Amino acid sequence: MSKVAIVTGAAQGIGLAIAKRLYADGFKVAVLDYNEAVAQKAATELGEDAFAITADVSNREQIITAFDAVVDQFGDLDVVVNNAGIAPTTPIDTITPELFHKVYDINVGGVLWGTQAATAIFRKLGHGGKIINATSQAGIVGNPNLMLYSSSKFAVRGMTQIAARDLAEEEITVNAFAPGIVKTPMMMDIAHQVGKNAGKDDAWGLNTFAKDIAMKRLSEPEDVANVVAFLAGPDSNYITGQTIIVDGGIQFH
Ligand SMILES: NC(=O)C1=CN([C@@H]2O[C@H](COP(=O)(O)OP(=O)(O)OC[C@H]3O[C@@H](n4cnc5c(N)ncnc54)[C@H](O)[C@@H]3O)[C@@H](O)[C@H]2O)C=CC1
Ligand SMILES: CC(=O)C(C)=O
Repeated sequence: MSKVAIVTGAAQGIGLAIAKRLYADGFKVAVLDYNEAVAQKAATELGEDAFAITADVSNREQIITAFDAVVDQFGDLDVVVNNAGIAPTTPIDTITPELFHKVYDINVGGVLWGTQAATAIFRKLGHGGKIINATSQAGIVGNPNLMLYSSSKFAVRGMTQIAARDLAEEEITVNAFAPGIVKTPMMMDIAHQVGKNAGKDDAWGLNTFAKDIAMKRLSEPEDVANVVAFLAGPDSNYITGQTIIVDGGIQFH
């Protein structure tokens, strides 16, 4: 029988690449996003064993309802990829309480509620499962201009370790992936903002991050999806609490 995966933030970028890869690997896939129209388009492109579900990962009730709807639709749940996130550029003196709460509610709250909802369902279904969280190379070493984002991704790494310890005896593994500089709308927006803040262009902004990549190329979303496919599949069954860095050689830990 096909396994079932939920991928959050799957309407575009890395999440879409993950959804496509898991679908190709034989999963039934729920494309969860708060952008309803784009999520719907993505699910339709995937095929008949995919469906779009609209929810904001920072809203606990919406996530519980959405995950339950996936089980109603597909009859099971095996893998949850907590991928959705936002990355505003935040020089320290520009940070407001509103922005602080927004970034932490989505990037940290989204992982927390996704972990909680997944765990409750795995228990109800009477089996284990895999929870896979999106952190970043910016969650390994602090990145300039990204106070809120980078620190929130440190938190995701911590939460991954804690949940792994707390859930191991229930055969639930919890791991994370840490991409580098990936060609997605998020990264292009950061490049634009960083360039603009310095009075330079987008290419300059991108290069402030890309110059440190040992492999000398930007990441495709599929580079990340390959690693998530490993974490979602049986070959990673004896791994938990780990963050796999997939950044072409930026951080060495
Ligand atoms: N692009 C990059 O270079 C890197 C990205 N990452 C992480 O990978 C993940 C995906 O990033 P990208 O694909 O680049 O971003 P993106 O901005 O291109 O796509 C993010 C998707 O998440 C959705 N989303 C955002 N907030 C949401 C919410 N509250 N509820 C539901 N859906 C929401 C958006 O609608 C969008 O479809 C993020 O967690 C990001 O922090 C990590 C390292 C590098
Ligand atoms: C967006 C991101 O995660 C970076 C720059 O590492």
